[in-house]
Amino acid sequence: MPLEVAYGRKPVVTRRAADGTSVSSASSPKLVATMLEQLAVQPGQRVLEIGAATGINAALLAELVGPTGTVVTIELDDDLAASATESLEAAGYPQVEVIYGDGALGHPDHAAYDLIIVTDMLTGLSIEPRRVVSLP
Ligand SMILES: C[S@@+](CC[C@H](N)C(=O)[O-])C[C@H]1O[C@@H](n2cnc3c(N)ncnc32)[C@H](O)[C@@H]1O
Repeated sequence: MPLEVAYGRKPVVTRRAADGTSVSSASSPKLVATMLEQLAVQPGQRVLEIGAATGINAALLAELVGPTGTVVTIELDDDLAASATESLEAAGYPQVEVIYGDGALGHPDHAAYDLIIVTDMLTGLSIEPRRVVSLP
């Protein structure tokens, strides 16, 4: 993909359903930056992301938590989970744990988390958050 598209102003749709509906995308860089700013990640923290998609946000999270932190990312689509794993390894982030599954259930095996970021619309989250930040 051309870099000007990947780093442009719009989300990049990476997967469509048979009827053409978008089912996965890389969020726009501005949205990603805003979400990460609001999340205020600190080095050493344990972060759970729900919605791995391309894996780019998980890679940014890995940079922010640094070598003493942990990033776990969950993806509902098995093909996308596999490609996120490959991309993260190829980009030098093999430490990011990509889980294929429903993020609404969380991932207790790696709990507890300092922060949880949800990058898609999600209802019925089974985790009880202490503080919720949502974008307008
Ligand atoms: C906007 S994309 C996320 C962008 C992603 N963070 C990135 O860096 O490319 C939303 C993703 O969330 C996934 N998703 C939706 N519901 C989910 C759920 N309940 N559990 C896990 N992943 C989910 C979708 O399959 C889709 O790939």
